[in-house]
Amino acid sequence: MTLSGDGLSMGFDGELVLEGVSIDVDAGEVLTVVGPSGTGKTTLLRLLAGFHPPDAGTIAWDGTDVWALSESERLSIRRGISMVFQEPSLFNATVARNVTYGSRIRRSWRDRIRAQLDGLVGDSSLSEGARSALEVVGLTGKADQNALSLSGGEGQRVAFARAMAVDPSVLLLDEPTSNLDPRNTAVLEEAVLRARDRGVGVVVATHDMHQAERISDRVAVLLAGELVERGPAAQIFEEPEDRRTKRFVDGELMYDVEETGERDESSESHDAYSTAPR
Ligand SMILES: Nc1ncnc2c1ncn2[C@@H]1O[C@H](COP(=O)(O)OP(=O)(O)OP(=O)(O)O)[C@@H](O)[C@H]1O
Repeated sequence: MTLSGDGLSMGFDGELVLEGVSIDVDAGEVLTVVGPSGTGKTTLLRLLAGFHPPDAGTIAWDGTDVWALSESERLSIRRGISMVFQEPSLFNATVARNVTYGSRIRRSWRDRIRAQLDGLVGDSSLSEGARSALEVVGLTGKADQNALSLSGGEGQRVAFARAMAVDPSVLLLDEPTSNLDPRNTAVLEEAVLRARDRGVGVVVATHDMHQAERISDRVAVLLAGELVERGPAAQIFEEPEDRRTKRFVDGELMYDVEETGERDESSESHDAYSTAPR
């Protein structure tokens, strides 16, 4: 399985947000898309998820252009892709129901009726996939608790479990740990690595280079809607080819930047950068 975007451009209200971005993720790897806030990471993930077509470029699943397919063919591809948003958007229901939600709506009517009947005779509605997803994020003990009563970090862990419970081939995570404490962050990062080890292709959008360094197999650096460099984690962190990558790795580029013509160490004007913390 390979999910790829080739030459992706996207704009809103006449403003170009992504320009000519090419990216791909394979089964069993973690690709992080790193870049400052507002640089187009969410937009890129939404295109990869197939929510809407790009203005230019193609999204392909194993080489097949998904927007050239019929709606039902595209839907069957989208079933293999799970996305976790920056805000977990949980329902006013138990953790168990939240985690099984995705699998329930993907089931056939016959299976849904059978599950309802199982529920009537007291069988737990937590499927094997949902149970194992909750176990991965360490929340099995909270299955019967209302999801809205959880802490922010636990809520993100439930959202992750819900995305994993449908057994996706690709998992897209948008800033999964922003605003989380170190313990919740560590649980989610471990869960990402376990998903990868189970053969899932994981794309993580993050502005946190330390996180990228901990979990990435490969890294794509997105600055001002342009993919300035991509490569194995060791290259990006130790021997970046692009000067902008080095500055971002070094924590100097915290905001979105507009800059041109790089790979040149001689023009060291810093005026174009914002170096203030977020
Ligand atoms: N539906 C939309 N309509 C109008 N503008 C949009 C839309 N979606 C994104 N944008 C704009 O595109 C730019 C990039 O946004 P995007 O959310 O992709 O960035 P990001 O890198 O994910 O940032 P953050 O990490 O802060 O979420 C922003 O200027 C945003 O306002």
